[in-house]
Amino acid sequence: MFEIRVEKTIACAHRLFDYNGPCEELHGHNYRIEVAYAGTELDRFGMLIDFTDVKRVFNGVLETLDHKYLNDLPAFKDLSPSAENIAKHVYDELKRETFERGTLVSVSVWETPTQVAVYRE
Ligand SMILES: Nc1nc2c(c(=O)[nH]1)N=C([C@H](O)[C@H](O)COP(=O)(O)OP(=O)(O)OP(=O)(O)O)CN2
Ligand SMILES: [Zn+2]
Repeated sequence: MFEIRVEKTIACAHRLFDYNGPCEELHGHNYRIEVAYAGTELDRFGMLIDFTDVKRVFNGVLETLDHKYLNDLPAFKDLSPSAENIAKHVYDELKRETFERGTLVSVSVWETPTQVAVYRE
């Protein structure tokens, strides 16, 4: 089995809903977000999926979040923008695009260098 991963860092502001702590206040993170795809077959170039193609799709999704106040976005209108919910949102958006080889495995969202949430199905 082969697995490829692409990551990118974006800056977002958010507030957690009904959270009993300082994170209920407006604050921001430089989120490091990683997507992973896996599969058993490679193409004639020896690639599972060309990183360029993954980045096109991944960057397109992350552009909708970068430098945004997440709570203002429709996806987080009634959903607290925790790292877990951000990971699921990115996963759901990426699922819309499929590749000839390689299936979506997971999306990981680091809020800080030591705290990460992972969504997979
Ligand atoms: N499971 C989760 N727990 C928390 C999330 C989350 O998304 N998933 N998010 C937060 C807050 O967004 C918060 O900004 C981060 O909290 P915290 O780690 O407490 O931040 P600090 O930098 O203040 O922590 P210190 O390590 O004490 O400096 C909270 N929890
Ligand atoms: Zn936060």
